[in-house]
Amino acid sequence: MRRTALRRLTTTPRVRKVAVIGAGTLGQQVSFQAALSGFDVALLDTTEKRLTTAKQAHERFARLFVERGEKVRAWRVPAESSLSPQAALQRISYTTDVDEACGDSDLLSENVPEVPAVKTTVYAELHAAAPSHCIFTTNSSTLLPSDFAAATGRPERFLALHFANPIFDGNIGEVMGHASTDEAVFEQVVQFARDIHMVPIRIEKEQNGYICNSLLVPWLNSALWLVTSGVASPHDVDRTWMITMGAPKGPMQVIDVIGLETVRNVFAHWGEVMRDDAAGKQMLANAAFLDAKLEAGCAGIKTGDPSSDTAKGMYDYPGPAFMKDDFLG
Ligand SMILES: NC(=O)c1ccc[n+]([C@@H]2O[C@H](COP(=O)([O-])OP(=O)(O)OC[C@H]3O[C@@H](n4cnc5c(N)ncnc54)[C@H](O)[C@@H]3O)[C@@H](O)[C@H]2O)c1
Repeated sequence: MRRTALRRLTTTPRVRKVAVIGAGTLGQQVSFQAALSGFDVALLDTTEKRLTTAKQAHERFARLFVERGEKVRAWRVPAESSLSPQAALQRISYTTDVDEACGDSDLLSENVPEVPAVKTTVYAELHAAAPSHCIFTTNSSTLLPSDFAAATGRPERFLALHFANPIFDGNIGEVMGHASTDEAVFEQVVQFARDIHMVPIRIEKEQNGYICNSLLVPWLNSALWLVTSGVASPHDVDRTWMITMGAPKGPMQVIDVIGLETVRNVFAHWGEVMRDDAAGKQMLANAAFLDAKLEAGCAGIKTGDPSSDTAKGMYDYPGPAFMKDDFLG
């Protein structure tokens, strides 16, 4: 077994070109971080508008790097590796063409919505376009690689590399395979995580939500349920958590950072799966609440910057209540 894995490792090309599939909240960050770390990156989405938004996000990340790079975990690296945000911007290409994005890629990071049917369809397209050696990774928050292994057409080269948001500060890379993932491919993705300045976290057996979201999702579900069931206001839920735990953020702020649509997708899917359990019922109620918020134009802070964003979410931006001096009393 070990010998097979090593033999395969020697026939696996080094990762040079990375394709990032989906240019939303996470795809924007993963593509920038990979380019900053020296990889050539192609970013794929379905419309030019989405790609333009992603390009603007990349330019903002490059400015942030200059303004506060020293304080950001994934950017605070030894001087000799001198990361250049301007060089990173040059290394990213933007496309709506799946062949152009994947044709010469060695590794791809899938960042499309947390909806199983969407991911399944995307994998078939990607498999047709990508070379056979290309490693497929998913950044799914809560779904299992084994659920999509067949759809990728290359189960042994498919696994999860999951990031936290924002990946620059919360720089972990949770690496999780499924029963047929090649051991050498797993190790190659652990190394890739290191190469893009993430701290690799090995998930030893398949788990919906890895470590990070196994903790985060029930917390968000309980917190939002207090709001949707009328127990307390979003501000008071956050204040209670922040004051009692000494935490920098409350759960409603975290929902705005993740984006309401992604949180809604997680609750809608797992609410259906767990509909007979108390937690599942809460998830379905929370998903319906978030649907109404989304319909009212509250998507959360897509820029990741609460001081400059003009969005609405669980809070109104700019100048959200939690940034005011009297928020914690
Ligand atoms: N938001 C977070 O905090 C977070 C954190 C970690 C992981 N994730 C996971 O990352 C994935 C993406 O989440 P997100 O929050 O970035 O979502 P998002 O809605 O912000 O972005 C998804 C993007 O995928 C694009 N897309 C849809 N179909 C596509 C296709 N066929 N080809 C190319 N692009 C396509 C959409 O146009 C959109 O731009 C999900 O699986 C989510 O669970 C999210």
